[in-house]
Parts: sequence; structure tokens; C-alpha cells
Amino acid sequence: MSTGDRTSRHQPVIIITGTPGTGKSTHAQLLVEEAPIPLTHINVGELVKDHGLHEGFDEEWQSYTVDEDKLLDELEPLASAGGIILDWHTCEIFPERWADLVVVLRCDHTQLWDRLEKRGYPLKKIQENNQAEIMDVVLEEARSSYPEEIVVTLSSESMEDLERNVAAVVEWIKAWLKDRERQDGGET
Ligand SMILES: Nc1ncnc2c1ncn2[C@@H]1O[C@H](COP(=O)(O)OP(=O)(O)O)[C@@H](O)[C@H]1O
Repeated sequence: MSTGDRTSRHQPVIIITGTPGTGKSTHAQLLVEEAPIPLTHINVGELVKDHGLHEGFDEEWQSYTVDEDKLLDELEPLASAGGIILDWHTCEIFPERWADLVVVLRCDHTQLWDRLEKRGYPLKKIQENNQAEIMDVVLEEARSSYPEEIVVTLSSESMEDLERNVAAVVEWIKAWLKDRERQDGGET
């Protein structure tokens, strides 16, 4: 069994992904509050910035050029231990063995446009993200990177959506923990 293998963890790794502005951080924060076990919310964009896991700042796109090797080295021990939420607008860089659940958040593109405008993104960045949402870019990435049974798509357009989504993930965690307990019982 390799380090960080899905079956060696006693706490799950949940990836929350989606186009910027779809609500990843909002979901992750509420999930931390409502989960039945302590979860650490890792905002990967902030981690990259705060820990210097990048090759510099791209002025044109107003974003950091991520050093993927450094990022993966930083995250590996956390993913091996589990009990984390990885919150990022892309997910294909995370090894398949890390993921127990991949949540892809979706939002109507006109609503997304407003959210990104409020955030002060330059027009070019708003347009690019809007197109990405329309073209299912993040969803396709998740589908091609992970087994289909662990990828779920959830709409994030209202507070009701937020609450329902988080409640569903809380139930998923409870079921995952029970299943893991059963497997551990069976092993001894
Ligand atoms: N389900 C939702 N319903 C209404 N507003 C939301 C929802 N999810 C997120 N938002 C709002 O959209 C904005 C972007 O959310 P955020 O969680 O920062 O997105 P992300 O982490 O995907 O970039 C925030 O102002 C947040 O309050």
C-alpha cells in the first residue's frame, strides 16, 4: 500500500473545486463548522501565495504561476493524514489516490459574472472564467481525473443550495466514517 493511499486514511480528503466565484470557500467554511469531525480547510490559492509555492506573479492574469512540484510536496503529508478540504479552482494536479470525494460547484454564468465583478477582477479575467463555466471546463477536468463515482456536481446559486450541499456532504462524511470503521473492524 503506498503512502497516502485512500485505504490508509482514517479521515477523508474532500476536494471542492469549481470556477472562481462558484462558492468553494463559502462551502468549505460552512462544512468545517458542520462536519462531524475536525476538518482543515486548505485554500490552495492562499497557500501558494503565503508559502511562496510559485514562480512569480503574472500581472496580465493577476495570478500566481504555481510551482506544482512545490505545491504537491507541501500537500502530500496533509493528504496522507486526511481530514482536509482542498479548495481550488482546478483539481487535475491532485493525484487520484488523494481524493475521496470531489465536489464540483456550478453557478449560472450571469450570476457568476456579477460575483466576479464585485470581487474586482479585471474584465479579461471575468470573461475567461465566465467562458470556462459555460464550457464545463472544471467539471470535465474532474471527470477525466477521478473515478466517476466520487465526482459530484452541485449547484451553488442560493443560500438554500449552500445549506443543502453542505448537509449532503456532512451525510457523506458520516457514511464514509462508518464504512471505514467497518473495514478496520474487518481487518483485525
Ligand atoms: N450558494 C451561494 N449562494 C449565494 N451566494 C454565494 C453562494 N456561494 C457563494 N456565494 C457568494 O459568491 C461569492 C464568491 O464565493 P466564494 O466562496 O468566495 O467563491 P470561490 O471560493 O469559489 O471563489 C461570495 O460573495 C459568496 O458570498
